[in-house]
Amino acid sequence: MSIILRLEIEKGYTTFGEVATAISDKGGDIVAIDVIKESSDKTTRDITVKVSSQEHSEDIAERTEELKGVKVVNVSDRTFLVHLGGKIETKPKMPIKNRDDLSRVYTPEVARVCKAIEKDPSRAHSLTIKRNTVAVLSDGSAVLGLGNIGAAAAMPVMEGKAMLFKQLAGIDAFPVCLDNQDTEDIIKIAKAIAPTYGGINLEDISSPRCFEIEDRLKEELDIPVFHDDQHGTAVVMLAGLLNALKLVGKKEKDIKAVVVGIGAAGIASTKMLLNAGIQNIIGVDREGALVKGKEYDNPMWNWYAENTNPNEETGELSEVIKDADVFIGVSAPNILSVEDLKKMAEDPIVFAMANPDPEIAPEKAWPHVRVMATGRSDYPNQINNVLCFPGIFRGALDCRATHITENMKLAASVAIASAVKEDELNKDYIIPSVFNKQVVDHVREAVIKAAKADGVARKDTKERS
Ligand SMILES: NC(=O)C1=CN([C@@H]2O[C@H](COP(=O)(O)OP(=O)(O)OC[C@H]3O[C@@H](n4cnc5c(N)ncnc54)[C@H](O)[C@@H]3O)[C@@H](O)[C@H]2O)C=CC1
Ligand SMILES: CC(=O)C(=O)O
Ligand SMILES: [Mg+2]
Repeated sequence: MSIILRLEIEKGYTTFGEVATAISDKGGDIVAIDVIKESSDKTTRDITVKVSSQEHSEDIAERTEELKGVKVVNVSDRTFLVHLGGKIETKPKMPIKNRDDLSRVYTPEVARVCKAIEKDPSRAHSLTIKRNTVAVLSDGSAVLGLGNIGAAAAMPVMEGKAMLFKQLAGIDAFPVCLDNQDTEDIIKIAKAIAPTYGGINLEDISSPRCFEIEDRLKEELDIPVFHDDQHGTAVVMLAGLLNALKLVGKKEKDIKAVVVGIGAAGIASTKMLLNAGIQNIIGVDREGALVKGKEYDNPMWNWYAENTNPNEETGELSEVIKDADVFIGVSAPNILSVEDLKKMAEDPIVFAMANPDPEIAPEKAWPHVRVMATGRSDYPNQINNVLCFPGIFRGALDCRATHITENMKLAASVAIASAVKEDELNKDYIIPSVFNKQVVDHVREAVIKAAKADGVARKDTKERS
């Protein structure tokens, strides 16, 4: 994290050089210095410093204030600063300059448009924001890896997703955080708000409720409903894995993969791995490996146990990780140890995707693995659903798809993977960057093609924009 220290320094006591030395002696990394105010006896400066934690920041502020003539006016956390007042806004597409404009965008003229939609509801797509608008709907029950933190606390993540929809794919997305975690209520509310939107991106709803909510909404609505934590994650994970396997020269059918965290992301990822031809997959949750013959409370786990773990391996992660070629983590921080990595097969591939803190820190894993990826923005190989949801919805909205099918997801995976060219592929570049502008276009195009082939496209949009 980085902080901004606003310091008032009385001239004649301490030099700026001494302040900088004090900060770096405490392990702070100065990345910017701004002069805010200068007078004959005082200078006020904002010093941006990279720190490792809240405590580290307090330690640096304390040390700085010990210097003679130095006053810490304020310590601001840059992350909190970008959240002040929220991160998104709505903006009219045209100004309302006079009464004539007013009577057309609003009453009385707007009534004619309302009646046109009443007569032909499909005109909502052309006469309202619907065709370019997605609800980012959450109940705050499984926010990143933070758990059930509720609707209000989920907002910063959902606003972030909305920003990414807009910046990467031009889609107007709105956070819709519900103070209600009842499955039937969520389904009812989502159906009730659906007329406003061209699609619904379900986000951070815990399993197993997320499966029923998504399945029912898919069945009962005619706009695409996509649970990002399941499918967005699975699509990007598979894209990364296809490239990583190419790099280490292993074939899907020959490998052993261990998936940890058999929730929303883990189950969807496993389904995609199975579809990609990976046969030996072992799912591990808090109680160890899921295995046939055991009766689980979670119905999805019964499905999981039936369809995976062909060799019926049992035990903890530290046991079943033996000889695994691939580790996929969508569970909790720091559950994978260096000892576990040492038991894996040659050229291990580790995708530690729990957010914000991965199953193992890259610094610990790097010496023992061939390919290391996390969900984070600050390390190489970011396997994060942000590579999928903007492009998949761009494609689905543009061809006015009724659903997002398995083929559309697979097409998105292949499109993401192929954004890394053969001669670029290396251990630190198995997945394109979020800022690679080609990704959204390629995913859009592939998704429209697959939607047409699957008969779910309602509009004959050109595949290439
Ligand atoms: N990189 C990415 O794009 C994404 C990462 N994630 C991350 O994956 C994690 C799970 O997300 P969801 O599937 O949405 O949550 P979820 O709540 O549906 O599933 C989490 C599962 O992990 C299991 N788990 C928790 N602690 C565990 C442990 N110590 N050992 C084994 N299993 C454990 C839980 O029992 C649960 O079954 C979160 O950290 C989330 O941030 C999720 C979606 C996308
Ligand atoms: C990236 C994301 O959606 C998550 O960690 O929940
Ligand atoms: Mg999520």
